[in-house]
Amino acid sequence: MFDGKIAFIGAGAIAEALVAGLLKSEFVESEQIVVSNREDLGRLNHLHLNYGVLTTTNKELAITGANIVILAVKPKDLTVTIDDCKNFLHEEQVIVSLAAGVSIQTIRNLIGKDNLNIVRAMPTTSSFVLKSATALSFDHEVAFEKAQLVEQLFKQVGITAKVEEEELHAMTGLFGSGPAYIYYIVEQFERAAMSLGVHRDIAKPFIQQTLVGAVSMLQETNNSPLTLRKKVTSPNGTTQAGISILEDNEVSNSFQRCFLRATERSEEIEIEYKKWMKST
Ligand SMILES: NC(=O)C1=CN([C@@H]2O[C@H](COP(=O)(O)OP(=O)(O)OC[C@H]3O[C@@H](n4cnc5c(N)ncnc54)[C@H](OP(=O)(O)O)[C@@H]3O)[C@@H](O)[C@H]2O)C=CC1
Ligand SMILES: O=C(O)[C@@H]1CCC=N1
Repeated sequence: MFDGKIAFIGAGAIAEALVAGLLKSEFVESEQIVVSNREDLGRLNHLHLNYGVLTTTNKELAITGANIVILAVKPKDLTVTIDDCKNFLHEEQVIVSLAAGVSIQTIRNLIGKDNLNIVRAMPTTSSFVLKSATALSFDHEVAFEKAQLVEQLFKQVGITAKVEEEELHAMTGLFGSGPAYIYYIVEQFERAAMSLGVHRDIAKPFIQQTLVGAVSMLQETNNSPLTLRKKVTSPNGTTQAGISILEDNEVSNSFQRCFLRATERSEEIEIEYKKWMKST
């Protein structure tokens, strides 16, 4: 149990997932969380009604007294957001940026103060159900107890790994975006089930059980995914026939290109920011 205050700047998808997860885990109570955004009062109302958290569009109010400030805005909005927040940020706090691709150095430059505790985190929306896989990268200046606090916070909503900052690009492309790739596959199952005449009421639990069953097999047996796949695949059977279509269409390569492109996009955001910082 944490007895301080957490401020979220940004009230979107990832902020809600973290709020929900942190409350579910009982790491904090709702009155210890304040969520702030730019203008969408309907969104703040939704968060207040559903989670009981405090909400405001006033950044000074949100940040004052907060021990942890979580920057949960899109990379493109980070500059303006930090500009609005920087007067209220100080070395007693720990500042956690969730923004893909934006480096600690850039955040430090934008805030323009010394001795700040800046951390980058790349959680997933599965924080909502305490199943995030969160990559964390710490600035060398972060005080030991503040680093521990941030790690403890993200451990409440899933598993964590500390990585070097340059590794965050790949962690973002693979795992920050990861749930979306899985949902994409589920969408394909749903489309096929519908066109093949499987009733929606049956398809939905069967798709979910297929996923859960496969994940449990990976977790509970010591078998590799290849071994497990081979166990499903009878010679000249249905699975082999299906997989042959994926191979003919180079789906394996498409997946590799997808992960690489997502990773590159994170790298591009970093470069775009650095160029922009130099030009101002
Ligand atoms: N979604 C995900 O799965 C993950 C996202 N991230 C990162 O988290 C960040 C947020 O993503 P996500 O939640 O998906 O984005 P959303 O678009 O869902 O939410 C963005 C939020 O930022 C707010 N915002 C924008 N500008 C400002 C501002 N100047 N001051 C205060 N609030 C502002 C918006 O408020 P308003 O509506 O009022 O403009 C909105 O509440 C991104 O940087 C992303 O890279 C990291 C890991 C996973
Ligand atoms: O799509 C994005 O850029 C963010 C980062 C990881 C997940 N969502």
